[in-house]
Amino acid sequence: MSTGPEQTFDYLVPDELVGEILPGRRVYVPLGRSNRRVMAYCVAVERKEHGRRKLKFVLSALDQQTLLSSQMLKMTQWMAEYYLASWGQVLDAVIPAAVRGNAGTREVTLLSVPQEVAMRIANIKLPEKQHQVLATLAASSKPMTPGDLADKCRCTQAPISGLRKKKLITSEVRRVSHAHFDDIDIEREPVKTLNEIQASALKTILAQVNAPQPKPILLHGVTGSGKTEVYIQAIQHVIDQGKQAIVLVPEISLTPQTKQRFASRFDRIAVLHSHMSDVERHWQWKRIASGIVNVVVGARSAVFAPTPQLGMIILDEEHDSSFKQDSVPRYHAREVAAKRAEYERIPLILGTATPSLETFYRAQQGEYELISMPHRIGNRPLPAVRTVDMRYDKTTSFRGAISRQLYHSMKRTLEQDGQIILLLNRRGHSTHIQCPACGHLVECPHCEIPLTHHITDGSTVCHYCDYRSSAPRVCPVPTCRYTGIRFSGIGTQKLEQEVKSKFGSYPIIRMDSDTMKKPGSHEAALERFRNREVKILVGTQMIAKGLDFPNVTLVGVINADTALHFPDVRAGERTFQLITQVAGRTGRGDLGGEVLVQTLSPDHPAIEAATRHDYALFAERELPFRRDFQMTPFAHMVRIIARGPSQPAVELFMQQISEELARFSQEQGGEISQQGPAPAPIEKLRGNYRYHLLLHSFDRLLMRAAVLRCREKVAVPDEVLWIADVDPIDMM
Ligand SMILES: Nc1ncnc2c1ncn2[C@@H]1O[C@H](COP(=O)(O)OP(=O)(O)OP(=O)(O)O)[C@@H](O)[C@H]1O
Ligand SMILES: [Zn+2]
Repeated sequence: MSTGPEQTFDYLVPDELVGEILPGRRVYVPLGRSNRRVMAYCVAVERKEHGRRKLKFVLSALDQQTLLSSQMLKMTQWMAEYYLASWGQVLDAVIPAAVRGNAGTREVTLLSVPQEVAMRIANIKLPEKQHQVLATLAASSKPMTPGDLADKCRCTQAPISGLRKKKLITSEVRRVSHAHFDDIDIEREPVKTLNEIQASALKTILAQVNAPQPKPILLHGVTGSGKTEVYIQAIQHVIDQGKQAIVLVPEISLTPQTKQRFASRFDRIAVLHSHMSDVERHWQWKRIASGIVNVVVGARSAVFAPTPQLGMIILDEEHDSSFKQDSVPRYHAREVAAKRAEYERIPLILGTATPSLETFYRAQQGEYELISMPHRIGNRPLPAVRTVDMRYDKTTSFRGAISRQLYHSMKRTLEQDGQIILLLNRRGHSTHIQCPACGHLVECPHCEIPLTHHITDGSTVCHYCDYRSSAPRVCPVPTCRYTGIRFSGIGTQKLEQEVKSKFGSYPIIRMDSDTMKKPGSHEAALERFRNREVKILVGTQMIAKGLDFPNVTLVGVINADTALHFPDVRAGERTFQLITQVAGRTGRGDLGGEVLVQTLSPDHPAIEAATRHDYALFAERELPFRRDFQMTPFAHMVRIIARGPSQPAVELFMQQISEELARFSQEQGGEISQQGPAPAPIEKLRGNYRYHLLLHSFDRLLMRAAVLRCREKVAVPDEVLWIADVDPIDMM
């Protein structure tokens, strides 16, 4: 059940519903003493002794089609177990609401004449109009609705009802779709001839396609090494075998460029994105389930696409954090894809230039097959990366976000008609508003997070809850009211202004979630950059991935340290990934490319490794640290977060959770270590105080049992909510 009790229940199937109630379909059942009618998923149908237990009957069937194959059912059961969610919640997440609600369909009554009646029509005595109606329907090649039949016979509903009463016409109720969407129509592109490295990668993949129990594959290829072409040719083999492929990409990469690359090579593809209407989503789901679609391209949830004969799953940019869902069930599409691939006995391909340490470690252990593509297409060199030590820049008169070195490189690039990408992972104008007289920092009243100044509408905005107010002109502290309140810290808006003031004659475009709100704006902006109308692209991490523009000869990272000092195990890993990925956007054509990375920590191992494009160096330094501190990928982690409007209540509750966990761990003689409880880095969000606790253990099942024990034993006060996040990514 999607709500209510978590366990599975047994019900009897009434004779008339045998054959209609099947695993993977929904039913209505009576629940509890009051026999409340609730919706439930049928997960198994079996014959077994029920002894003296009195079982209730299923009330009715809800679906005429099966929503989940047996492997998918198995996978959802695994998800529920692994992510500590109820099976019903998982099923609700796996089957889109649009499908459950039959969006875009309606129920119609379809009339037909039973064979036995049709054979003796001439001998049945009937009023003339009824006779005509019966003959018309019997002659029709397919069932008709009452409306269509009345139209055709130019009569009212009366004779039809008469015939139905006499049981000469049978009726059935069916759902039909009234939606239709056009297939994507894109110009074809020819197949590329693979280079030697690509060909060898393809060979390794195909060996897994044909293996009885294929291993997942890590395709570790530097930026611009031609991974996409390898995916495409691997998919072609799968289609040739009459099977389907799923390609998962980060939400932000679901750009027309990605769509285009697959649509120009394959017929019958379905692109699943978040702007789809319910009607379209349902329609696409049915197309996929019917087997007509060869390739499904989509973000995280496309891992649940109901392909009838899945042959391969590809996860591009496997390190991307958008593959983790941050609401129940808190699954990671990479782990779910691995399970689905295991159950369906198909290969999973994880592609990236910067593998997550989880995936890399599994490849090192031989659990995953490793394919390396260490060179770019056409043997183009990776771009030279230089760091700019911003600590020394203070002594010069140069103020603002762009250092002298970066300024000169930009100038030279523009003079040579190259294009530039500038990355700054903070939107807005000023990221801090502080009073220099009394020190007061202007924060969100609900989140205790510094408000960011946005100049377009003169507002200050909380980037967590979207609280807005107008920017203060004086210090808001009543006893202070100092007029020189200071706006500092640089966001993309301020950077855009600075670029305009320095390079005013060159067209620039800014891409962040403020400027990219309207559907289609992403496409439009990238198109203007692609056709070189725009010379400078400024943006947040949304511009760091996947873009393939040969004329980009300079990439500038304005502040490499934005993510470096977060209290997060993956701070270094994220920084390494971001710099490597954005650096990879240049030097993709014959013109070469260079990268300037501005930082206050040029010696930080993650930044140093990124400037050398040296993943191995990064992993070699990071892994021992993770091992010593019992962190992922060596140990399992669960993050517990509690929140509520009363800070003492939340704090006390977390203390109790922590004690229960410690007691349990001791009782079981197992080892679960705890970090915290402590206030979460975001201490207050939308009016709620937040505390968190990080659990580590080598024993996943023990940790799972510990969390279940807390759910059972620790009383949760009113207004406190708590969750357990398995394999957490977000540590804020
Ligand atoms: N065999 C080939 N012959 C010629 N060009 C190719 C070949 N394979 C790929 N390319 C081209 O090389 C460029 C880089 O390839 P692609 O974008 O697939 O790399 P990638 O590894 O996915 O890069 P990133 O990780 O940076 O997104 C593309 O423009 C692509 O069309
Ligand atoms: Zn807020």
